[in-house]
This record gives sequence, structure tokens and C-alpha cells, in this order.
Amino acid sequence: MLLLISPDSVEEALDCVKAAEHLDIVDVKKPDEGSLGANFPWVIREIRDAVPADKPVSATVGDVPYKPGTVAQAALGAVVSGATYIKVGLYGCTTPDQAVDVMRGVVRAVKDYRPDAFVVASGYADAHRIGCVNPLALPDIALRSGSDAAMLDTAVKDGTALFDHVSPEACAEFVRRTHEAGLLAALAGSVKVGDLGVLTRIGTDIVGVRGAVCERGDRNTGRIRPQLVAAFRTEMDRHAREHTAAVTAAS
Ligand SMILES: O=C[C@H](O)COP(=O)(O)O
Repeated sequence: MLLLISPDSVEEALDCVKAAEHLDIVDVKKPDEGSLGANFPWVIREIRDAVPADKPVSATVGDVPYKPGTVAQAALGAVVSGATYIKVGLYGCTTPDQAVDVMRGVVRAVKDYRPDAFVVASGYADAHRIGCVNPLALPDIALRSGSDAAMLDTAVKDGTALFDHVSPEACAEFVRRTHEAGLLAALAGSVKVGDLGVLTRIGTDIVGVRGAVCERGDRNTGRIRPQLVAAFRTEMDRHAREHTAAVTAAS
């Protein structure tokens, strides 16, 4: 499982750099503009320059409206600024067809500019609270649009978490459908160390985290700390080893 960490600024990204050996993807976002809030192009550029070249930089394009042209142009802005993982939160899409429209535009805009960039179609585990597409529709939306991964995060950061809205069984189904489509499955949403066992067992490819690696577990007032990133990684590795041992013992 890959570890994606979401700093909100160049300063926090520099703290991520101190823990670079423990993480896989640095994800630039602006949490005060929403769950997948988009940061400024110059912040993405500065973070790309600060992060070791072998670590991909991701950028969120926002909790986007159903405006395919607007979103495609914003996604191009993120990749031009140096991000190679482009994450789009399909906040304003109420049907799978709308979400596919948006993501097709994003995929074309991003890959015309940079064919090796990685496009992530993100829905929300708490979709029922905001009226957007059902979480289990995401794998097919990602497949039909030519995206590389399907993701779930939470839209409302009020202390509730991924599994409060989508059960571990439903998350397993999300991962299964995503893998059946030949894509990567990413899960986030106030994920904590205690969730890593389930996330590992169901085959999650990427786990996205912010709050769990911030001081006091507070994604808004706490700052990302390198030692918390390292500790989170240690637990991920432990679960990976235990899972491999259990699978081997059962076979
Ligand atoms: O992409 C991942 C998000 O930044 C998750 O943030 P969170 O762990 O605070 O919900």
C-alpha cells in the first residue's frame, strides 16, 4: 500500500520532505477550500521543487462543480505546475454520466500535456450528505473516463471517517470493482492507524492521510510532523507483514 500525505503549504511539504523515506506521494491541497481544495499553481511548483525527484507530487483540483470545461482547464493548470497525480473531487456531479463527462475532459487535458501523468477520479464516502454520486459508482466512472485510479475521501471533515459512511465490506467491494477495472484503488477520510488492518486486508493500493499525521490528530490546527509520518508508516509496514504471513499460512 502506498502512503499519500497531504500538506497544505510549502512549509508543511518541507516537513514531509524530512520524512520522505516513509511516504510515497506528496499531495498538495488547500484544506480551507474543501476536502479536496485546490492550492495555487505556484505552491504546487514550489513543492515540486522541494520534494525529492523520485517522489511523485499530487495535486487536488478541488471539490469541483459539474463544469467539464472549467475542471479540465484547472486540471491542466495542476499538471503544468508540476503535479503528476491529478485528483479530482466529483462534488457537483449528481449522476455517473456527469462524472464521466468531467473526468474525460480531465484525462484528455492532462494526458495531452503529459501522457505519463496519473489521473484519480475521487468520490466521497459521505456522498449521501452532499447529494453526489454513490461511492460504489466510482470504479466504473474511472474506467469509462480513462482515469487511472478511483478514490474515496470524506467531503465533510467533522470527525466522522471513511468507515462511518462506507462499511469495510463496502470498501472491499469498491476495491474489488476498481481492481476488476484494472485500476488502482485509493481510500481516505480521517483514516487512523487503527484502520490500517482493514485497509491492508481489503487490498487498498493507496491510503491518503492528513489528520492522522498532524499534531493532536487535528487536520486544521495541527501541523504535519515527520515523526508522526514515520510512526504511521511503521504501522503500515507491520500490517503488510502480518497480512502476507496470514495469506502464506492459509495457502
Ligand atoms: O487525500 C487525503 C486527505 O488529505 C485525507 O485527509 P484526512 O486524513 O485529514 O481526512
